[in-house]
Amino acid sequence: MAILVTGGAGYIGSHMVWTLLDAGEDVVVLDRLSTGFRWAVAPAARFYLGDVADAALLKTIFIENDIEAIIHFAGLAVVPVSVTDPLAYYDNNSGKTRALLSAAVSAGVRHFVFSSTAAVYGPQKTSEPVKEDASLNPENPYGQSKLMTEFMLRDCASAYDFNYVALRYFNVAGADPEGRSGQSTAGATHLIKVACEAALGKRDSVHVYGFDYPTHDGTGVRDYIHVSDLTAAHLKALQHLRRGKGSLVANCGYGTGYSVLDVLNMVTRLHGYSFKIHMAQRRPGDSSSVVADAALARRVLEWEPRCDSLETIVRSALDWELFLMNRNVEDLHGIRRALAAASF
Ligand SMILES: NC(=O)c1ccc[n+]([C@@H]2O[C@H](COP(=O)([O-])OP(=O)(O)OC[C@H]3O[C@@H](n4cnc5c(N)ncnc54)[C@H](O)[C@@H]3O)[C@@H](O)[C@H]2O)c1
Ligand SMILES: O=c1ccn([C@@H]2O[C@H](COP(=O)(O)OP(=O)(O)O[C@H]3O[C@H](CO)[C@H](O)[C@H](O)[C@H]3O)[C@@H](O)[C@H]2O)c(=O)[nH]1
Repeated sequence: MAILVTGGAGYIGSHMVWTLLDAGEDVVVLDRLSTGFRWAVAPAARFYLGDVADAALLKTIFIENDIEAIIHFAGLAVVPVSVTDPLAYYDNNSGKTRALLSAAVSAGVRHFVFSSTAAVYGPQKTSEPVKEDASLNPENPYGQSKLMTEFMLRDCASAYDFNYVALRYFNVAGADPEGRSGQSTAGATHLIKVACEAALGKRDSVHVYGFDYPTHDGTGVRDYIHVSDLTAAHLKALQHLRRGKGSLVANCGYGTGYSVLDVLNMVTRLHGYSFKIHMAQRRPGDSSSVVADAALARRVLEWEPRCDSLETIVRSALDWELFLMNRNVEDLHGIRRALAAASF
């Protein structure tokens, strides 16, 4: 049986495809290539170009492949854009996921793993790491659009022969330690990617959005998680569902917060060159501090992170950025083919 990975040409999805293939799984990818890249999909995965809400295409995928589970990454993920264009987020992250769920339930697909987010929590009363039972009060339409999907999943699990794991990711960064994938998004907005691009001279400078937050140095604090640890958690989630252990909502983070300045200092220290920094106004929709309590995932999924240091994350992100700078896409195709021949 095969695993359908939606958004498998994107940053996290492309790493997931490698993790599944490494584990001996049969993988099918569905992606419309709005932010992802065809070359980012490991050659051993079967690729379908299209939208997750395309009922006819989904029917074809379910007929041509024996889909056991769906890991759903396809979505939009930029907090400030969700504030200026909320309907795009409710459409793609909530409405289109509803269409995918409808097709999955009709086709009898029983397992579903979903990319949720720490943005479902919103501001908390304490600065403690946030647990899954904390109040849910998203500060931006992005978090709200993901929370709506969590509600759909909960209701589907109680109505149909269907179960799910929703993983609430904190800030995902870094690249595959074997160099097979990394974050390649054009015009990226995520801090570690932006800082690595600046360090390598691809950008002039980095803006620090907000320097008056109630944090140790006034800049926003986040819990950065390495993408490979995150995809390992998804594999554990899949095994959890296969063993019939029921639906679950769990945080994925390390429980350690780093400020924007901590991140910029790490990038400078590892790369050896500094870059210009501009102190700027707060970004709309941003929280002051978001740090995970991930005890549940560790206990229930038996998830054991292996890359949990900011240095490891930034080093791998810098390595990938250097790789992208020194190669063109045609080279990447060739490297993919060579890797595929060596690995399978
Ligand atoms: N990056 C993070 O820090 C983070 C944190 C929490 C949650 N997430 C969630 O994880 C998922 C993946 O994020 P990412 O950082 O890899 O983003 P990404 O933009 O790199 O990947 C998303 C992929 O989905 C595809 N896609 C989008 N809408 C689609 C649709 N309607 N049909 C088919 N394909 C579609 C895009 O082409 C892209 O390849 C998203 O759902 C995001 O909300 C990301
Ligand atoms: O150029 C930049 C980019 C970001 N930041 C700051 O760096 C921190 C992290 O911002 P990112 O844009 O890297 O990530 P977000 O925290 O906005 O959002 C990410 O993490 C969230 C959970 O915390 C969600 O999961 C979401 O999907 C994902 O994009 C924030 O304080 C932001 O203001 C800057 O100062 N300058």
